[in-house]
Amino acid sequence: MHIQPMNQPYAPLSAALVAPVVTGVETVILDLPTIRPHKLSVATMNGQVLTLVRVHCSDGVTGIGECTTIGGLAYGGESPESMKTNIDTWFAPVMMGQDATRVQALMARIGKMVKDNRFAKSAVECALLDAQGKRLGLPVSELLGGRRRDRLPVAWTLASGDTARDIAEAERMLDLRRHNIFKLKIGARPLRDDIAHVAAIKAALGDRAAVRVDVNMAWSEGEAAFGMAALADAGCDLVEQPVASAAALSRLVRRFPVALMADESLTGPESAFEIARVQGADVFAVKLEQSGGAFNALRVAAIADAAGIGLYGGTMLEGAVGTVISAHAFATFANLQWGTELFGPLLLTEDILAGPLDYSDFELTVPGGPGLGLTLDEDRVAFFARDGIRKTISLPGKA
Ligand SMILES: O=C(O)C[C@H]1C=CC(=O)O1
Ligand SMILES: [Mn+2]
Repeated sequence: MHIQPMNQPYAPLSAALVAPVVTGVETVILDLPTIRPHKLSVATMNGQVLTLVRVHCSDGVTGIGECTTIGGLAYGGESPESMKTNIDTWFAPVMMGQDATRVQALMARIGKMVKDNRFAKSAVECALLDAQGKRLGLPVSELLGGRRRDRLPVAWTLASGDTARDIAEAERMLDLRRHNIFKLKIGARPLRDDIAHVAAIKAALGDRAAVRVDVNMAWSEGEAAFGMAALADAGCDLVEQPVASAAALSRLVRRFPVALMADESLTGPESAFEIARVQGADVFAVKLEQSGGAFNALRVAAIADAAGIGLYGGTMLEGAVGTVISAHAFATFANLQWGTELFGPLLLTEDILAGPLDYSDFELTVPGGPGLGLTLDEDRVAFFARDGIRKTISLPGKA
């Protein structure tokens, strides 16, 4: 039995045995312009809003995370402002004082108190993983089971709304050797106009590039049947979420010589299991935010692998932080047959990192440093913060 001497405080446990705890959770909203209007069937984006999360820990380590939406509330149930409010008001109290090294346990604790809010959860989990990686000196990909690849193919989305401009943009990307896979956003215009648009772009690019489309659920099932046949004829190799319902997807799959990918229907392991159960898609667009975080994204990937469904690394048009946690997760996937679309930071006119990401030879390099392997440029974060110093001074943009 341990007897404490009289009049002496209890001896503290050795520092190594005391787990660091969460001491603070900070959020900030950043407003960043896009290089051009980005036109989807659900919204036209002229800028992107990043909700940045910092988790401070008692060992002096701070982790960063990020969540974004597309077109405010146009894509789903969370907005940048709701994510900030919910993290500040409901996540932070649940996290304070908790062991920061037990990321999955802490996320389970949050899950008991916070239903839904997958995007916000993914940002908080990212910050915890970044902190834990920094603490252990390991890249996040190693915490997620181990990296299988250092470089990821990256598609680019052509979404200016204008065929000639999209062709010119694709040619420039090919010349730069930045992208040779192009995803076209369609569904806003009459179906035949969209098909003509895709066919013209594929004809211009030929075998130099893969051309895919994302309809963002805009078509009826009948339109999708007509559209998929015509897109296959035009040389398109992948059709993403042409219709809203998973049941309709499962009726369309394998009827046409073009692969069908689920995106909006995929909201984490449960929906992944359901789609896999009915073999309702050829490919899953795995997104960390849609999945509710990196661990859930790995579960979605495991379900796809078990069901023989192909994998694609999707994006919610995140900035650098959200893009890089996704890159760490996708780097661990056993299969990534369709590459990724982790181009989000390239759609923004501004960087918020101290050093740029490496996009070269049609691929993105997954950073190799501890945690996410990123350092924020705090001056730029302060500048672009919604209530930040941008209102009073001007800062040169990136070249
Ligand atoms: O896939 C989506 O629906 C959203 C996103 C991904 C790329 C892009 O341009 O928009
Ligand atoms: Mn999509």
